[in-house]
Amino acid sequence: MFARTVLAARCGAREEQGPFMNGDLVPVYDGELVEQPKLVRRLESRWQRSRVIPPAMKSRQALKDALAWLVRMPARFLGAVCRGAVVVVRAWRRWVRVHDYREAAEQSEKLADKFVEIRELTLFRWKVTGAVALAASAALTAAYVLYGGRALSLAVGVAAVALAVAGRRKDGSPGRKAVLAGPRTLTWTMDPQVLVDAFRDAKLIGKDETLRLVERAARIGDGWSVTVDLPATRKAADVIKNRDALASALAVDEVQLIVERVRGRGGHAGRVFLWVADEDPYAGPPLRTPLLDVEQWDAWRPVPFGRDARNRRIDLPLVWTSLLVGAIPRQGKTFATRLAASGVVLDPYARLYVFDGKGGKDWEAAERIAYRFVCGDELEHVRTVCGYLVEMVAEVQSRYARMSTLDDEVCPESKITPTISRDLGLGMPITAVIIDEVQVFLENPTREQVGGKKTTLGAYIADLLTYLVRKGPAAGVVVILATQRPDSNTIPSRLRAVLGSRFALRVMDWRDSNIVLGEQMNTRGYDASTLLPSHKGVGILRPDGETDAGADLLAMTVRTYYMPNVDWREICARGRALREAAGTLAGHAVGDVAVSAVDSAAVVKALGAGSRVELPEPLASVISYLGDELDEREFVPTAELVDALDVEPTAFGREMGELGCRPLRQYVPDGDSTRRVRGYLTADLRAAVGRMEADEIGSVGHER
Ligand SMILES: Nc1ncnc2c1ncn2[C@@H]1O[C@H](COP(=O)(O)OP(=O)(O)OP(=O)(O)O)[C@@H](O)[C@H]1O
Repeated sequence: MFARTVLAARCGAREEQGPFMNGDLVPVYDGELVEQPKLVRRLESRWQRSRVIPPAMKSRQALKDALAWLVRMPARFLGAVCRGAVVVVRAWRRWVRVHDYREAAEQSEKLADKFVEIRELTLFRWKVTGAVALAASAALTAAYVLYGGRALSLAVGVAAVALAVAGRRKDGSPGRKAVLAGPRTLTWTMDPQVLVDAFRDAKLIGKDETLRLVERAARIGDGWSVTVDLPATRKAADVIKNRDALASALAVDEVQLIVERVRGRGGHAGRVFLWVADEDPYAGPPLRTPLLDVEQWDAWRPVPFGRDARNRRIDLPLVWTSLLVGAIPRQGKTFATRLAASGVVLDPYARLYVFDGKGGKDWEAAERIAYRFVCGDELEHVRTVCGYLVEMVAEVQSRYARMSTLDDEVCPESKITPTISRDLGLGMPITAVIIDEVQVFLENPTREQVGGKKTTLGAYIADLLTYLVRKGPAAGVVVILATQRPDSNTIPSRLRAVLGSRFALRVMDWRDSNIVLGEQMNTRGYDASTLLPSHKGVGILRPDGETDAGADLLAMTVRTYYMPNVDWREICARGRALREAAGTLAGHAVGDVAVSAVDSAAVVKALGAGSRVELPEPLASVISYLGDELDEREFVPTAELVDALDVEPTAFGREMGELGCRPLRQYVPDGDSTRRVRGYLTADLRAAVGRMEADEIGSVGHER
């Protein structure tokens, strides 16, 4: 059946070798018989011998490739034409919408001014487009009439080739940019240009500005970090403020992006440290408090409070300061407050006043170690708390009086020292006044007569607490307040202004966040209302002093350690055992609940000194003019004060400056727009009053 048969190996390369060429029978591996027609063999041999054909084309693979290229050619051509069409349409769209001009106007914030010009240019370009389209159609019709269908085919062919050239696959061709695959989250670690683009997209630097890489992207903990210098005059504080925009530009959740200003040596106002966590740094199993592993603690040491996003331990200093914890319910407020308290619980020389306005089980375990303990929200509880606070104010006065009699070696500066606080003979232990759900006590409306003046029980408690927060720290008294209603009516500004450390877990809105963290903190990038509900125990800490994350850090997001009831009970039991061993268990813990006799007139006098302080002019007039608005408004223009008080502007400004009130410029509403005017922040005015009150109370305390 076969004229001639060849046993050919399946492998083409072997067929080309000697014995196969002369038509001998050669065994192959699977013994398949294949006929090789004469004509093919002859063509093949001519092809191989030809001198015209380049050697590269003589291999079978090259032939196959060429054939494949020819087969794919129409599809590739069509693809290139389509891409070319997209490129051309895009370019035309940019042109007709005057895109470049519009962008330049937006960049220089003159879009509104240039709007008419842009609109006219757009219209003109639409007209040009219409005219060109009409001319082209007319030309094509004329060509068709004169030369028939071939002219049209030629025109279509030329257009297709032109489009295919525009849309050919080549790096850098218009309309397409080489993009790295995968999330942008990581591309910036490989290509700093991506980071620069992200800063530009987030409007943190201008279109023509760039970043200077101080340190290349490096792996730190479970994330990537980079340090960059912003262009001159750009501020790191603005990057912190607009962290959300940068997170969006980098395509990461904002909880994953940590932005810090690099300060001190090697840092400056335009140097930014960025750290992008691989995943949500606040997810994962709760963290156990390290205090469970210690037998005893020194209340003077900052207490382990939690970890920041980079897993750095954050310790909270308590002595010399006070703490306000605020959050909506069920976010971990009580847990955080108990963490702060546990440092004091584990110090046998420290004393605890625990007042729980919620009346639940949360603080039950503290009853067995507390010197004073109240749990409940009835009137009797509020009265008892008030009584104990009066006792505490008297105690602070007495401590100042006693410290002034101590010799300089023991008490060098009328301030408590670790030695004084542990000397049982002196009786001045570190005392933590812890009040959970403090609003229960502060909002009590029961009418009271205090020092001949009509007031409410709540307002009296606020006065007592303000005194303790202001005067207590130097005498070893630490006030820790927790509230689920951090609004200005609940915690009066005079009390808030003096609370040193703040911790805000999730709150309802930025106003509540500012009430806990301090005025304008949201504009600096710290807003506790943006925390996630699932992040229980995560809050923004504004410490009153140094932390491991840095002395200059204004605030930081911290995930507090998790200390459930069982651990809290264990810590309290340990605290009791320590006190029993040291002989310091006293007060409520041993059944002594009687309030010590105090000179209430002296207490009232000390408190009254603050509210009756005579303010110097012109501050006194400003305060009296503002009245309640002092707490309600944020800013008051100088012109308004000058008008209302009928004073000479230059002298007014100078005298206010001497009292520590410096004016600044702020935008105020003016009809439908805003206007930038000089004026005073009411926070500065309140602070000035606070300073004067503190000086006055201080002098009363010392007189005693
Ligand atoms: N650090 C933490 N880690 C994980 N979960 C926590 C943490 N802190 C608190 N939680 C969870 O949050 C829940 C609420 O905590 P907590 O009782 O402290 O809230 P709260 O704000 O005091 O609520 P309320 O205002 O109702 O008293 C706890 O039961 C606990 O499961």
